[in-house]
Amino acid sequence: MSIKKALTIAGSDSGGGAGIQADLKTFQELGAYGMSAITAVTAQNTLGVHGVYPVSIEGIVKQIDAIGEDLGTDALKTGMLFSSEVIEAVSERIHHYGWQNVVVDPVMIAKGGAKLLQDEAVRAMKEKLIPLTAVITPNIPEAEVLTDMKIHSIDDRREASKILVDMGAKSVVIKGGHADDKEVIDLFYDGGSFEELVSPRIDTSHTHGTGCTFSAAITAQLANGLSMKDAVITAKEFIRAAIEDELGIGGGHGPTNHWAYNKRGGPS
Ligand SMILES: Nc1ncnc2c1ncn2[C@@H]1O[C@H](COP(=O)(O)OP(=O)(O)O)[C@@H](O)[C@H]1O
Ligand SMILES: Cc1ncc(COP(=O)(O)O)c(N)n1
Repeated sequence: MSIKKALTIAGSDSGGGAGIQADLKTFQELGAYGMSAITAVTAQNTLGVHGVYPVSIEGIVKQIDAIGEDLGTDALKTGMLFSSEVIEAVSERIHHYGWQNVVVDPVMIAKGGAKLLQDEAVRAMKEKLIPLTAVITPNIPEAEVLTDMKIHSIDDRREASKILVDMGAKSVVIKGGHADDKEVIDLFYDGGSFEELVSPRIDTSHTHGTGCTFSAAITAQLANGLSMKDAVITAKEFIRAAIEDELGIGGGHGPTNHWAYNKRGGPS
């Protein structure tokens, strides 16, 4: 058996619910060998982000090169990148190694309101990273910033998806967690057709790290050789189970349950 490898280039969440920690837990649960390049250390728990400590560009590039020159990877995701300098360096390394299965979660703001991407970095994301992207997974506020349009309806999301594909992303999922529909609709667009992935809206405040977990599940399944559509479908099932079986830890926005999908027996 050849083990499939997945890399996350993202921030560390000391509370373990989001960032690198959520990504590695998800990779493990979906059977991919997890590796990481940490872009920033956050002092964070379910109550919020209490400090952000960026890693130097040299430190980030060295981590990526340590992986690129030895282990390689079958898929990778990016999470918190923080600044335009980080985005430029990470994009350059992805291009250098010719990595294809690139999942971009354009993390901008933590659920508690802390900024995880500087405003000036949006341009670098559009110009340098999005053209390398196999799938980009913005939530609605992130899609609004990237496309410079307001998103109210599903039709608006369709229009925004097309704009993101025109920027160079091969496919897009605009996630529906922030909408006020009764159901949560994640809209998938592969540049040709749209697919609405619909699930019941779970009434909970324990959604810390949902976006990280969702994009990490896509990454693991791309590493495992699934098609983009099938990888996105697994991710939707994985995050639904993880939110439904809440852990109930911490005093604020709690983490999701990364064991839940496999405890239920995996794919439905
Ligand atoms: N209340 C909820 N009930 C069910 N699924 C949810 C809920 N909130 C978020 N999700 C799912 O979690 C993932 C992340 O959604 P979203 O909250 O939009 O992104 P982010 O975590 O990046 O802000 C999506 O796949 C979405 O379907
Ligand atoms: C280090 C880090 N990365 C990302 C997020 C976003 O989390 P969410 O998935 O809840 O939007 C976070 N809170 N911390």
